[in-house]
Amino acid sequence: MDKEQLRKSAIMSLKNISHHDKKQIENKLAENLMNSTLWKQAETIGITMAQEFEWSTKPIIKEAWNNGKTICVPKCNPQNKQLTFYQLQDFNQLEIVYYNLLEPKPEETEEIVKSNIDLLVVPGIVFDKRGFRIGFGGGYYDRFLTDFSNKTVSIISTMQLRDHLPNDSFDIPVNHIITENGIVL
Ligand SMILES: Nc1nc2c(c(=O)[nH]1)N(C=O)[C@@H](CNc1ccc(C(=O)N[C@@H](CCC(=O)O)C(=O)O)cc1)CN2
Ligand SMILES: Nc1ncnc2c1ncn2[C@@H]1O[C@H](COP(=O)(O)OP(=O)(O)OP(=O)(O)O)[C@@H](O)[C@H]1O
Repeated sequence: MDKEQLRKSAIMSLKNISHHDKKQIENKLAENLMNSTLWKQAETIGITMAQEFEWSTKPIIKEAWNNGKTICVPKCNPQNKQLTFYQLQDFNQLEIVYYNLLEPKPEETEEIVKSNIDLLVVPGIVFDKRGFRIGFGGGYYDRFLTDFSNKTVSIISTMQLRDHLPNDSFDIPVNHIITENGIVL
């Protein structure tokens, strides 16, 4: 299958998970992330606001705030496909501008530069065991990761994990993968 087919079929499966199963998996994902040394060692964490069939990130963000960590979330620039991260201190600092994505309001938040993000939680639809990923196809994270030198992790269900995905020259794998069953990379 090519990337587009892999993306489509995985999105279908994710949309078909029952509310009950989704909650259960989300609880395990958050628990496994928070028990990891990756999490414990990170002061500043970059993470997206999950939408629809993505795994909820709100409990993770709240827990980070409770632990005194700094959370920053991305804003897309559709012209150049670049991401800029802003510190989120309250869910009221979010707005929907396009793509139906919740993004930070730049006039109410401070920019956090790339080198200050200790741990970047990278979203995606399908992954392989080497950490290669297929996202929504914007190439936003592929571009962002070209000069990102700190740690990256993706939090996914085992149903999103494949042995081997086709990868392009610009694809940059994530360093770590955490599933409901624990750390697999
Ligand atoms: N929750 C969440 N936020 C995220 C991401 C994500 O995967 N999840 N991203 C991960 O990278 C970035 C946004 N990624 C995007 C990737 C592709 C398109 C895109 O191709 N949009 C179509 C229009 C889609 C539509 O309106 O239906 C387009 O531009 O033609 C949009 C956003 C940043 N924020
Ligand atoms: N470093 C880069 N520089 C320029 N263009 C890039 C770069 N990385 C990816 N692209 C372009 O972005 C497009 C989308 O890439 P890809 O299908 O891998 O996105 P994705 O990983 O699914 O999306 P995302 O990173 O937004 O989650 C590709 O057509 C590719 O040409």
